[in-house]
Amino acid sequence: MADAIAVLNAGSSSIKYSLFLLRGDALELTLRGQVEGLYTRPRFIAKDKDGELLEETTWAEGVEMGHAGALDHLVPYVRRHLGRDNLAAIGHRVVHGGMDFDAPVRVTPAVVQQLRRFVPLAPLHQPHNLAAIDIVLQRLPDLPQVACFDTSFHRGNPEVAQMFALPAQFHAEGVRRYGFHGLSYEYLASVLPDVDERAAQGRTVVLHLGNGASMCALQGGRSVASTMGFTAVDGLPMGTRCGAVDPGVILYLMDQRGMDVRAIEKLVYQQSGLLGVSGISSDMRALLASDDARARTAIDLYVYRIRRELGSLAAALGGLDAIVFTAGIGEHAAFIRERVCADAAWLGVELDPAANAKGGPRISVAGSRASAWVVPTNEELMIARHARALVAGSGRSVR
Ligand SMILES: Nc1ncnc2c1ncn2[C@@H]1O[C@H](COP(=O)(O)OP(=O)(O)O)[C@@H](O)[C@H]1O
Ligand SMILES: CC(=O)OP(=O)(O)O
Ligand SMILES: [Mg+2]
Repeated sequence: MADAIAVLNAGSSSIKYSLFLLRGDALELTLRGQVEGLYTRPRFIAKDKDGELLEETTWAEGVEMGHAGALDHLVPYVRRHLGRDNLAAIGHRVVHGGMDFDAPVRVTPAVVQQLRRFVPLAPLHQPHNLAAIDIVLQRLPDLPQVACFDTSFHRGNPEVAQMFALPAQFHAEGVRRYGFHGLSYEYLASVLPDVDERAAQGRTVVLHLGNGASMCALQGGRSVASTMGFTAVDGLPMGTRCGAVDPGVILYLMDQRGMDVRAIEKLVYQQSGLLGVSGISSDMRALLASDDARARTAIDLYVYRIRRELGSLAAALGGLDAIVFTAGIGEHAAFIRERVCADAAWLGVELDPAANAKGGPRISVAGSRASAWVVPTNEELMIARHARALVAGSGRSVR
């Protein structure tokens, strides 16, 4: 019988989960998987520590399982797998930590109450993150839970990178650029020294291209700027989110089209991005497989916005040594990587097409002035590391 840490990572289109056994100082992966396509085509998978498929269940296209349905499926499975091992803690990804949470924290009812204030700032994530925490608080109140935030990794950004040019009082009360996907970037920064010394030490842009998408400028492994802002709707176009739009568009929609807050929220979070532009799907796989001109337009816009943001982040860094692709699209869509790298030729990126087709890790040619890489992210491992440190560091036994 061993102690185990379970991790839940509720993204906008998926719930990813992992189970780790505590072996002395080491975290030993024993189960990993996800329920993906929660609002398009749900699919549950479970893999063992070697990546061998243990179970796969798929549902029909158009089934909207949602986050609650996914948890209903997932929890009994993880519980069965746990067997006689002892669940010592649960680590959760919580997307928004606001100004107060610049590091992971042990969950208490008071913490949950504080985090609930950020639900309007992350409507696709925060309610689901907190729902899972709430269920555990009710059913297993003594089980240590740790909340790890997407925003924490960026809290050390230079002041100007965190500011909007609004009257100063708004900045003081927390209306500022936070940035997200921080657990993913923190994980990548932790493994880059094993991938490439120059990428780890130098000026590196990581492209986290999933259903949510953002990019982060790392200087020596520390975040100095990113594309998301006050909320996770800013920056790049995403599966269903619009990314950066002129605030004047919102004013126009309210004033001239009579749209209220809820209608605009739905528009910018759920009806825009790849789905809105293509009118076909939020799922990059579906768009890449389509020969519809609207799918092509959506992909063109996606790649164009990445090109623009890459220039902006390279400017923030004062140059570029490496780019790193990660998350669902970044790890698996060779065609998107090829287009992004072609657009980045002016920054010194020279793609190696064969390496790109193979999926890396290095996808640039040997002499490329700026190198390019594919490195799978692992937000769940990052969360487990934090959970272990916090629970063990609390002076209490994890049992
Ligand atoms: N083989 C693939 N080719 C292209 N895109 C893929 C592939 N596998 C997954 N994706 C895309 O990755 C995205 C989901 O990424 P993921 O990081 O899992 O999302 P999230 O964590 O935001 O829910 C979807 O747009 C999906 O189409
Ligand atoms: C912050 C965010 O957009 O997360 P995800 O990509 O998991 O939806
Ligand atoms: Mg994600």
